[in-house]
Amino acid sequence: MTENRVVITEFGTAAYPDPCKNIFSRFFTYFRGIEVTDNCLVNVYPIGEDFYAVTETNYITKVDPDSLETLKKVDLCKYLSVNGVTAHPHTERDGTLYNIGNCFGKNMSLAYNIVKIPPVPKDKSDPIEKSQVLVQLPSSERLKPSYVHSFGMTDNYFVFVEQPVKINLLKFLSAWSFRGATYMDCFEPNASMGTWFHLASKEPAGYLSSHKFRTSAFNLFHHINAYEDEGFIVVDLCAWKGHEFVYNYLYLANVKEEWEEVKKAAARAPQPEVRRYVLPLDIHREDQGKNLVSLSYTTATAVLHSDGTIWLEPEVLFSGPRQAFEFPQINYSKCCGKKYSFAYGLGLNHFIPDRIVKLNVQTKETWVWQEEDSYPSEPLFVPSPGATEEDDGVLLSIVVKPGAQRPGSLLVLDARNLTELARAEVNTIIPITLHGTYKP
Ligand SMILES: CCCCCCCCCCCCCCCC(=O)OC/C=C(C)/C=C/C=C(C)/C=C/C1=C(C)CCCC1(C)C
Ligand SMILES: [Fe+2]
Repeated sequence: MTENRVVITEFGTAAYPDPCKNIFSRFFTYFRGIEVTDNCLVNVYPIGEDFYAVTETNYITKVDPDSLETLKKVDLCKYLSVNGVTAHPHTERDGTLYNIGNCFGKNMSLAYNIVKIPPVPKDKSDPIEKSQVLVQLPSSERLKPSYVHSFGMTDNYFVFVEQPVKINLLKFLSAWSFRGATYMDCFEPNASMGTWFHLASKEPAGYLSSHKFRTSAFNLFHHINAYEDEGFIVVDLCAWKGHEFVYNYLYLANVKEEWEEVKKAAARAPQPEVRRYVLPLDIHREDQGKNLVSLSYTTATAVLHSDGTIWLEPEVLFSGPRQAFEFPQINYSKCCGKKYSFAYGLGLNHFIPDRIVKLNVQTKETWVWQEEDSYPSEPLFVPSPGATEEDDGVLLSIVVKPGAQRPGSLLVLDARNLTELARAEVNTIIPITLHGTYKP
């Protein structure tokens, strides 16, 4: 506001150069370092006893959960070799937190680093100071890491899906910030690689380099859950078919159009599907050409090829024309990394969030909450105190109802059948939200 211009480049918006600087001083400002955004609009999660609002860069913002005051900006690069981490970490019961991020190393070496932040130490010092890189996973392409938005975690393994949406590092380092390019301008599809699944063990931590899982191209933002069962790793996720980047369809212009235009644009975009992939852990050369998946309850397959790769075909758990089940949530404290039944998600109709959906991932049964002219957001599952059933709890969702007298509300649904239990309305517009956390 003071500068009267956009000063920091955001995901799809380029900063305006400082008009007071000539081309030479702009050049030197650039080489002093790219100013990376700290715009923490994507998620809020706890690290130890603190709460952080985050985006996907190296900057995370510590906030006071009571007053919502900004407490400090933390630069993860001071503690870890990463250029950013996802807004979707995993947390164990004891508070240990894991995340994954791109690492542009020395000599242009590229990797994905899985990082670990331990629980609060006995001396109550900041656990971030004790963070470490646990495992390094290689990139399928030199100079082009894939965009990573989330990852899977079972009791003993990490699952990383390397998608065909690539970040062109040369573009990133040369064009970005200097010539008015945005993060979005640095993405490009890889039309030939398909999608690669990587596994890493937790304890001892290590990359399982001989397990080369491949499947056809899809975009991936959100894992739903992953678990181990009878020597297999089951991975449930929200896929968008094809290698073209889904974010290309999320420009403001796409939603400003008439509904018929919105539908036409969505028809061209990658199509959504909830999928189950099954990764065998035990692989023997003599099983070449056979389906290695012997789990009784899934049609997902994994076939070993002569080059040592394992080709995966998924089981579809949910699909509908331009109807996405996205922003998935589960009963995390009970089911993360475990065999489970229920996923809750935001229903996107041609990219417009208009429903909350519950999906039984075992039977494929669905339940829906929907209200006219209402736009809900990610449904957070909060278990009932002392609950024993997986779906005994409530779903919390922020609902935007434009034009209503009270256009914003917090909706509370019974997670068993998606009936409304309560809503708290406010007299102001709340922008639609991406992700969040329930703090008791
Ligand atoms: C309730 C909203 C409904 C909207 C409907 C949209 C449909 C969505 C369909 C797909 C699901 C996608 C969900 C993802 C949403 C989300 O979280 O988006 C926000 C993400 C942001 C703002 C990410 C910012 C990331 C940045 C700035 C990363 C920067 C970097 C790189 C790109 C390369 C490596 C370096 C660095 C600096 C980390
Ligand atoms: Fe996300």
